[in-house]
Amino acid sequence: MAAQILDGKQIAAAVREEVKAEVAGLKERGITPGLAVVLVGDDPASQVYVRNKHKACEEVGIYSEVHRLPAETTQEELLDLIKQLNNDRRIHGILVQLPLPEHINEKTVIDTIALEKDVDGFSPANVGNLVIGDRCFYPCTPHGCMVLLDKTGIDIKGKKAVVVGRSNIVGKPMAMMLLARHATVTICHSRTKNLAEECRQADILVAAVGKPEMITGDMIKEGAVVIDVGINRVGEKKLVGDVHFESAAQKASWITPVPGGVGPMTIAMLLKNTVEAARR
Ligand SMILES: Nc1nc(=O)c2c([nH]1)NC[C@@H]1CN(c3ccc(C(=O)N[C@@H](CCC(=O)O)C(=O)O)cc3)C=[N+]21
Repeated sequence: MAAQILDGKQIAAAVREEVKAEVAGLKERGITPGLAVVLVGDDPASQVYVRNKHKACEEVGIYSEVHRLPAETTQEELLDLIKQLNNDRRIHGILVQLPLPEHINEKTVIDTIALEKDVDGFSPANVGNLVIGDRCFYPCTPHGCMVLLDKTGIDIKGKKAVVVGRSNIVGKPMAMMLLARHATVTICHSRTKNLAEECRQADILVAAVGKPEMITGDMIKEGAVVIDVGINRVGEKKLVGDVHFESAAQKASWITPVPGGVGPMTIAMLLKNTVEAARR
C-alpha cells in the first residue's frame, strides 16, 4: 500500500480560515483576542517559531505582542512580566517559548501563568483537568495531531494507539487525548523492550521522540495511520521527522510529512486556543 499524505500545511490553512471568521465574530462584540509571546534569549530556532506565531496571529486578526528579553534576564524579571500580562485585559493568552535559559526554572515560570491564559496548556492544573476530562486547553501539538487524525476519517474508538515518547508537552497529553477518544493506548519510550514489536501493533502510531528517522517501515502495521511529531535538523538545512518517511509510506494508509505535517498544525491550534481564551 502507498500511504495518502496528511497535509498539515493545507489543513492548518483551513483551520486558520475558521479562526479568522471566529475572530471577526468576536470583534463585532467588541472583543479582540490577544496573545502575548515571551521569548528569553536568542536561540535561532526559537526566533523563527516566535516570528511565525506572530505572523499567524496578524493574519487572522488576533492582537499579538512579542516580548523579547535578553538571555541574562533574571527569573524575578520574567515572573514580573508574566504577572503584568496576567493582569493585562487585552491579553487572553500567554505563551512563554521553551526552552528557557538554564538559570530560569521552567516549572516556576509555567506555574505563574494564570490558568485561564495558559493557551499552551502546560500548567499542572490544566494538565490535571485534561487527565480527568474537565474543561481545559488542549496542548497545541497533540491537539493538532488529533485534528489530523480526524481528517483521515478513521474511527479512533477501540483502535490500538501507540505513542512513542513520554514528554510532558507531547507524549503524555497525546496519550490522554487518545484515551479520551476510547483508543487502547500504549506509551513507549527509551527503556521500552522490543519497541518495533510494540509499534507493529499500532493502528495509530504517534512518533514524538526527537530521534531522526528512527521509526522505520518494518515497525509499521499495514494500513496504520502514522503521525510524525519529530522536527529534527540534520546537516545545514534538511528537516526530517522521527519517522523514516519513504519506508513508512509503503506500509501506512495515512502519513504526515515533515515539514508540512504536525508543525503548522501546532501554530493553528495556538490560534484556536487564544480565541477560546478570549471567548471565555
Ligand atoms: N511554549 C512553547 N510552546 C510551543 O508550542 C513550542 C515551544 N514553546 N517551543 C518550541 C516548540 C516547537 N514548536 C513548533 C511550532 C511550529 C513548527 C512548524 O511550523 N514547523 C514547520 C517547519 C518550520 C521550520 O522550517 O523549522 C513544519 O513542520 O512544517 C515547528 C515547531 C512549538 N513549540
